[in-house]
Amino acid sequence: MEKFDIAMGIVRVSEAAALSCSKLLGKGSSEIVDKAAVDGIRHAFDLLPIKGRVVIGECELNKSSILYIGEKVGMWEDGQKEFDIALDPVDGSILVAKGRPNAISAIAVAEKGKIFRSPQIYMQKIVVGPRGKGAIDINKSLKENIVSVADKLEKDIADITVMIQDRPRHEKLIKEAREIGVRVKIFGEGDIAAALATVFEDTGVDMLVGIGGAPEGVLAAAALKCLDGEIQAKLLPENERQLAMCKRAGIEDINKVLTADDLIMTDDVYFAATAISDCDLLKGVTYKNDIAITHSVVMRSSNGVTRFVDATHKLEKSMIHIKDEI
Ligand SMILES: O=P(O)(O)OC[C@H]1O[C@](O)(COP(=O)(O)O)[C@@H](O)[C@@H]1O
Repeated sequence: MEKFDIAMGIVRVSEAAALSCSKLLGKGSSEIVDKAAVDGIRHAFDLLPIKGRVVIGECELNKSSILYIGEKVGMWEDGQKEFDIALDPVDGSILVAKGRPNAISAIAVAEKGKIFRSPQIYMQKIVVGPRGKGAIDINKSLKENIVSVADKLEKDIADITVMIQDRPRHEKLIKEAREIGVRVKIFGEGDIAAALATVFEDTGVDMLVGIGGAPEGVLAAAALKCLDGEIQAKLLPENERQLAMCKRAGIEDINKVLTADDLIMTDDVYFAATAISDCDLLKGVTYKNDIAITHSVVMRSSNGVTRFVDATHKLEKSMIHIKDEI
């Protein structure tokens, strides 16, 4: 056990990010949503007795206004050990700006050196929950994967629900999924929330397939590791510069299939997420008179504990600045 409860500490960070930008729902600016969430995270970290360094953040540049890769977060007290911090203050800032569902804030924490320093490029992903584990192979066709997952879950193919992001690059995949006969849940943004949905049976989501951000894949891997789901992924560099970024991150063979163990290199990782707008797993932030209500999930792989945290925040006492205008 660390000096303080890391799980409860990081849930305060994801709550702060979600709360800070929650009043900007539907107000049109994704940039201001992002900035408000980053400010919320900074504030929460300033109060946490942790020695953290951002390894997945908002930007690779060293700018003081953002959570850049390499930035120190937390109180940095003497004698503490250092932790890697992976953050996505808002996965789906456009969703928040447009008032749409599926936006969450997410954070993962592990001992220094244990979180994959993912370049900010695309990644091909296939994700299933614990019951589907062992049934996927990223090198096989969508049909082969669906048949195998349906078999493992003892479900009819027509009852399998697959999440695919609404992107032109996925047109063929969506067409193929429809031809196979599965239910296709097409989401606009936010593939961390989509990956998270696969691990909780109550969501009705069985698989996530497609291409999304690599950093989001690492954050999803932390949750999958905690809950015994499975991710298989491949980095997709689009040019020489991105190829060099992969090499710097230690990936020599670009066709290497990355698993949760490659992305999170420890059996002790923490993950927390708070919904900003409603998603499959969690309800978004709501307001009632003088309180705000947040819904989060927080988990740790080493002890196998997952907690759902519903918090009410008395607005007059909240130290978080909730931005409410553009
Ligand atoms: O929008 P693109 O370029 O297709 O990238 C896909 C990525 O964008 C997102 O939908 C949203 O990401 P941000 O809101 O953090 O920008 C991710 O969940 C996904 O991995």
